[in-house]
Amino acid sequence: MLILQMKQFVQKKLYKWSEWTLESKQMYINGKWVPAQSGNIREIINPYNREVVAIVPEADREDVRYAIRSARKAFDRGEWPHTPAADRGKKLFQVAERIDQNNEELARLESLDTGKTLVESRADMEDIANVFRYFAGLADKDGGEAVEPPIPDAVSKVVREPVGVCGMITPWNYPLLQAAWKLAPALAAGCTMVLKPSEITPLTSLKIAELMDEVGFPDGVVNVVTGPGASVGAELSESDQVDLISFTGGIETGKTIMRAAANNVKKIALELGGKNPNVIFADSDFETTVDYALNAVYFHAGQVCSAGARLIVEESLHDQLVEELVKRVKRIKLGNGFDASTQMGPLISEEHRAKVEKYIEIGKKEGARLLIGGKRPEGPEFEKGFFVEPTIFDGCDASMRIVQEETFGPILTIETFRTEEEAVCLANDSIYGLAGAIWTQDLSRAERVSRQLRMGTVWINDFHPYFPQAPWGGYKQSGIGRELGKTGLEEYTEQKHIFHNLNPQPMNWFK
Ligand SMILES: NC(=O)c1ccc[n+]([C@@H]2O[C@H](COP(=O)([O-])OP(=O)(O)OC[C@H]3O[C@@H](n4cnc5c(N)ncnc54)[C@H](O)[C@@H]3O)[C@@H](O)[C@H]2O)c1
Ligand SMILES: C[N+](C)(C)CC=O
Repeated sequence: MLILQMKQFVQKKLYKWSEWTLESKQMYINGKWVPAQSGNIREIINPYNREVVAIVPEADREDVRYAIRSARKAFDRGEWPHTPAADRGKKLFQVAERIDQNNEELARLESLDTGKTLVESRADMEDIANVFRYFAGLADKDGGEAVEPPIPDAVSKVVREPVGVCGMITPWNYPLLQAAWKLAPALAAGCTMVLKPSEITPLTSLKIAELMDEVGFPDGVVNVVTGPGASVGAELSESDQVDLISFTGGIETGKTIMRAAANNVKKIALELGGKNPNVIFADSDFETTVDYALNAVYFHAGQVCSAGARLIVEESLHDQLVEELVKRVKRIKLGNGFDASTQMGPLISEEHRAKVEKYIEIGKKEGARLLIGGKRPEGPEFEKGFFVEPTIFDGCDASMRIVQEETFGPILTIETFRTEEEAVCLANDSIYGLAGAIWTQDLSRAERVSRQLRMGTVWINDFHPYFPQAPWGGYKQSGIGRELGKTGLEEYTEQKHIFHNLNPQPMNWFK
């Protein structure tokens, strides 16, 4: 990505997309819109056609330190942590309203930034508003808990308090949604924060800062700093002024952040990758299963942490299922996310496409049978975008890298099983444990297998649903902690036990 020097960084109109005019934004620190102190900027491009859609500040460690100091001051000396929880909830309801009112603009920004279809982005914005509403409602529901002390004349209670200054680092595939999963509970809990969106998709994070600014949070409570992981993200993870780091992204970055966080024993929440099994028994409803198997893996061009990239099918159903999948994959329409007929957009970047293509080569070398796809689509419409065709590899086994590693692209691998036990073994044979699905009409088998799968979410006869009321997160190397649900709020709190002696008397221990 091109980084330009521009000492006098000013807001300027840059780009028109279907009569949609974008203005480039500065970043949001201590309640003000500011450029990077260095004056550095970055061009943000549309992965469909490589056009520059915005210019944003390219922050460095100095800018983050300023943001952290602002968040620290707002936490240590500001009113937000002590604002009644019900009032914090009201503010979050107002943010949800603003998101609803700006749904279309936010969705368009997200699609411009990521290449995902507008339909997907609109759905994301609805989800995001609901996340704010959920945590708004939850903000004042935990008034603490009375504990029965084993000591006479005393009362004992356990209360929750905000954890402090939170560093939030988010990925490019669901830029605003992943930010919302952190911002909403952290605000509900009374924390202050510095959000660092992915450097290649910062637009909706900047837009939500604008909406929050309109709603009016005290200066320094919410800060959004745009810049690269190696400096801005690293500073957040290393800083001894940050109490918690909440990260969503790749496993290797997660390990780096974990090591950096050890510096001051900060709390960490990690939402990492997945290589998610989609287990299909022969008694499943064929039509629904095929339909969902495609959506599971090719939604957002496979750039989903919970993508159903490992199809594990009962041997007796294999041929029929594979034939139907190939037939339908041929019909998937690739293109511009802004076209209503587009079903799959481009990958996020040249670099990421190269990674996905490398995996296709690895799959071929490993001896997997390439049934369809495996290359770039042809035609003038696809010349500039980072497209790869939806791809299916059959004849796969657990020893292959394309089965074990997260390709984060439109690649489906197919393995077969004969027994329920074998299906469970294959599904669990992964360093990851984020999510997975089982398809069967045998209800007792569905219940049994769902309990044997070592992953944070198991879908039975479905794929992909997630919503604010249920926790989200991974077993094994898919992460630490949970977002959403009640646990998603608790992550941003510390528990405190307060013991009150109602009848203090001399103890005379050292008399
Ligand atoms: N579990 C989940 O809920 C979930 C959700 C979405 C995405 N993901 C995962 O995210 C990954 C894709 O996203 P990505 O490519 O943006 O991931 P990534 O790890 O490359 O980057 C994620 C974020 O970390 C920052 N970063 C990079 N290096 C850093 C460093 N040294 N210190 C601090 N921050 C640093 C990046 O700038 C970015 O903001 C996939 O593995 C996907 O599975 C997981
Ligand atoms: C968590 N989720 C499914 C919204 C996005 C994963 O990439």
